[in-house]
Amino acid sequence: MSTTPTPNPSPQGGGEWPASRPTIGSTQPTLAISGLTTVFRGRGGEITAVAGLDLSIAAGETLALVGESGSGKSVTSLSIMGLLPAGTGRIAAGSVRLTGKDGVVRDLAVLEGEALRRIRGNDVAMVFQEPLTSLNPVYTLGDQIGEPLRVHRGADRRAAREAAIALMGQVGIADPGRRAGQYPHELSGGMRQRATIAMALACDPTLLIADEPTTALDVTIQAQILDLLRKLQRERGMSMLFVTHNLGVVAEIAQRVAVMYAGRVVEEGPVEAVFRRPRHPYTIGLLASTPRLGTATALRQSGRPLPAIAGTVPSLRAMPPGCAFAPRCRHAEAACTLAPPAIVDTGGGHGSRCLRWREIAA
Ligand SMILES: Nc1ncnc2c1ncn2[C@@H]1O[C@H](COP(=O)(O)OP(=O)(O)OP(=O)(O)O)[C@@H](O)[C@H]1O
Repeated sequence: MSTTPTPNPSPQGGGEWPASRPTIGSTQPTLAISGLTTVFRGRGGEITAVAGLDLSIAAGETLALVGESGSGKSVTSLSIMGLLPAGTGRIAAGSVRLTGKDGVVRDLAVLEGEALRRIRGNDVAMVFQEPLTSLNPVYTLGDQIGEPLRVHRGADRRAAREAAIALMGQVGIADPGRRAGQYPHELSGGMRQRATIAMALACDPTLLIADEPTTALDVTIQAQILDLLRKLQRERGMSMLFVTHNLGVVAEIAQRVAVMYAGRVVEEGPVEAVFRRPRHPYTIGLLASTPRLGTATALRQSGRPLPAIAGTVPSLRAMPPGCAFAPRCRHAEAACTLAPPAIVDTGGGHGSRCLRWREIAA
């Protein structure tokens, strides 16, 4: 089944965003985020870490969320999962609509407590940068990987352990029967990340969120984990939100990419279109010193972060009144400093939050 977005009916662009993105075989996105606004309470009052975010991921599609450190990628993931730090972080507005395995659409932004726990680890699961975030040092891998099956499906201990061993085999852990009796510290970093992937997939989620899942690993292991995630995503037809700061990884894993800057998506579209014809000066800056798509593997293997752009990301406490990127943008003009621009359809399922996208494209 192909889920690649079909070209937008108005290839010249200029229309409202989100542009309609018909997909083949499915009319309902797995994830539809609308107007998500996440705030944190601090000593100086509230800061808005994610500001009115709209994103959607079709069934079987991988969307990469990319941006500099502090742009709001992880806060977006944690907002979807309902894992914001209690007491300080909260979703102030918007909806996070997830289509579950049962076909029912639920707004995770308003679910709490037991209702949210029934979805988390079952319909949506997450793999973190550091595997030890999700692995408990005092339980065996077999027990932990089988745990979601006991919680969500009522599997007994024996059945959960057998399923865990099968899952460990599927994620490429050799000798899974023996490994299932081992503890996290007995495995290498790469094997531990495979174990967390097995645990995340135990209940066959419709959406997997992978937040920098290869960043903490060394180069050859990174490539293996990326290959594994791509393979599992295709085999299972699940949707994936892949958070990364590495453009080379985007080219390898995702069909679409959303570029975040200061809590907002500034550009979104099919990976190839965004990389070949970027429509936002921030994306152009990110791509400027990045090897061409064909050498994406070289970039990933170099482990290089996003290339530097002159200037700094604005503080969330002192956001400029207009476009957040305007102070760093050589294309900025007076209009850019008045109000935050809306994201507009630039054609072909591609959107940009830049008033001057037509001139930049030309
Ligand atoms: N617990 C928290 N309390 C207060 N502010 C927070 C908290 N967590 C994140 N933030 C703020 O939210 C903003 C977005 O952070 P986030 O971690 O989502 O960025 P990121 O794009 O994932 O960066 P990185 O690539 O470094 O992980 C940052 O300014 C950060 O300081």
